[in-house]
Amino acid sequence: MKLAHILAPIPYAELHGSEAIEITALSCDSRQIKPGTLFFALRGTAADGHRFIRQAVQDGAAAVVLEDAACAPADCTWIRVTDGRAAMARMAAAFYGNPTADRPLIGITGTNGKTTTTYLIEAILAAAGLPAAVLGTISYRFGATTIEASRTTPESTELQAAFRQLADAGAQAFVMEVSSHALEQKRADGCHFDVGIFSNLTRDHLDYHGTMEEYLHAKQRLFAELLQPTAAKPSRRAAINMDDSYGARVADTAACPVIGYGIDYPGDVRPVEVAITVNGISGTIRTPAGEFRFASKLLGRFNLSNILAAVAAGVALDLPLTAIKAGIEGHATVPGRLERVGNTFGITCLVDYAHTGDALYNVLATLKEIATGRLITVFGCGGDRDPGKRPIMGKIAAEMSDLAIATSDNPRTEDPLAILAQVKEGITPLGIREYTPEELTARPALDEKGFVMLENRRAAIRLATRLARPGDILLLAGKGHEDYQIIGTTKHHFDDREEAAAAFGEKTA
Ligand SMILES: CC(=O)N[C@H]1[C@@H](OP(=O)(O)OP(=O)(O)OC[C@H]2O[C@@H](n3ccc(=O)[nH]c3=O)[C@H](O)[C@@H]2O)O[C@H](CO)[C@@H](O)[C@@H]1O[C@H](C)C(=O)N[C@@H](C)C(=O)N[C@H](CCC(=O)O)C(=O)O
Ligand SMILES: Nc1ncnc2c1ncn2[C@@H]1O[C@H](COP(=O)(O)OP(=O)(O)OP(=O)(O)O)[C@@H](O)[C@H]1O
Repeated sequence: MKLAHILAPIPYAELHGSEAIEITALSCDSRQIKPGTLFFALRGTAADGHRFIRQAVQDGAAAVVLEDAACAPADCTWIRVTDGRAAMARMAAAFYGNPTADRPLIGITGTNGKTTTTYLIEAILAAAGLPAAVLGTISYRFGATTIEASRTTPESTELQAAFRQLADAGAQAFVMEVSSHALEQKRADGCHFDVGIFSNLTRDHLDYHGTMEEYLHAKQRLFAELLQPTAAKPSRRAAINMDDSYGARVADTAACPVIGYGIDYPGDVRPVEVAITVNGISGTIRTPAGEFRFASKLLGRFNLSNILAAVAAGVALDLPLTAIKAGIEGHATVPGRLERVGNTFGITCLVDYAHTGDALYNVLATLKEIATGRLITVFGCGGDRDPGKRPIMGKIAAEMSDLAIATSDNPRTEDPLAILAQVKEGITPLGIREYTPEELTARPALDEKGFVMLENRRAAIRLATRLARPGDILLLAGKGHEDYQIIGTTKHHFDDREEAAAAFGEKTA
């Protein structure tokens, strides 16, 4: 493609050389240059890309985009811009044929619930006859095409290339998670959003953003800057969770009309009556386009919030309520997020990737709200990772469960028993009874609240399924959709879902 074509959408300050040269690839990394590449020299936190211009040109870069003309190469076409990252995002969109300009694009940002909400919206769009690609933490995928996710929201060149590939595979719409890092670094600036969703904001990523205000500010960019009406997309909408304490501040900055949603906030999209039980969520949702009844298999109050977000997005796109309802009711669970493992014993067995104290607390609090029987939790803490969280997770699991079984979760090069000893440090002060696996195997009817230490994860899952009774909830926490256990430096195949299914196969009563 001619450089002139890629340059057309951006206001640049200076061009030296020829616009007629052919560009065959884009990159901001001098280590990835092949002949014909347009190299973007970006200023980073660890390095300044301007230092690598000479190397990029030597390796065959056809042209360079830079901010500092003092670093311009003498023997190569260069373009000076005021903001390299913003320019790169727009030029990447042009290079890949602007895949989001003529297809609906829904972006969701927030600390929690992004992945789940993208899956719900995918189901709604499918029911409306718009097969959609989904881009986020798990993968970038459409039908049989799956691109491994390097990050939740990748660099703009990678993002636009993924859009192109997924559109060519047949995607008629896109649903994507938009991380705060991406918004700050303008990775999504070449995206033509139709709907932007704000789910919530809680303390996270402050190592990068510094303060909550800066973190909020990054999120606000999606609404204040990337949802401004354009000729291609004149009627953009924001869907904002007004239950969240930051919701109103995000709504205030939106450059387009806002649809407010909330469980408690009396907004445009809200439940008028709802039941949240161990079987799922059901009730009636009111929207500006009318009301509908629904029943979802998703569990817990936070998933009602995710459902409302997806409904608000459907309403923002003017989709029929029948499609919105069908999408929510037909939606399969998100891999590894409170994913059910079927069984014939009346036990609610759930696999969830909660592997931090906060996540474990949230999942257990949600499950306690809906539990009618006992709550049995299998959990562990990774080796070669923050040891500080081990006693914290032990305390949370033991305190909030009727029976907590501490086991291994990627011990890596550490001694699994030493990790368990640190987990136990958080449990011992609670004065909760410790059982041995043998004791529980011999007397499965033991009912007193307690905990067990059992290093072998397979044995821990087998013990838990054997002890669980009809009406109990069994949570297998930590791995979620991961299908491995890292012991030493070897990755062994291990999938909690497969293990639980096999264990139920052996259970007799
Ligand atoms: C913290 C962060 O987001 N950093 C991103 C940032 O890095 P940086 O500013 O430190 O870059 P740098 O290392 O200083 O280099 C500056 C420039 O010189 C280039 N360079 C560098 C060395 C060299 O030899 N040649 C060369 O050309 C680099 O490619 C870069 O363009 O710019 C780089 C290039 O665009 C990104 O690759 C890098 O993402 C890193 C890999 C990353 O891990 N980011 C994570 C934290 C992230 O984005 N996470 C979010 C959120 C996930 C969540 O919600 O949990 C995500 O969307 O995944
Ligand atoms: N709306 C919500 N509010 C609070 N917590 C939530 C919400 N939705 C999901 N969660 C919790 O966060 C976990 C992760 O959910 P999900 O993957 O949908 O979020 P995410 O924003 O994509 O996070 P990540 O990028 O870490 O995957 C869930 O297992 C659940 O415990």
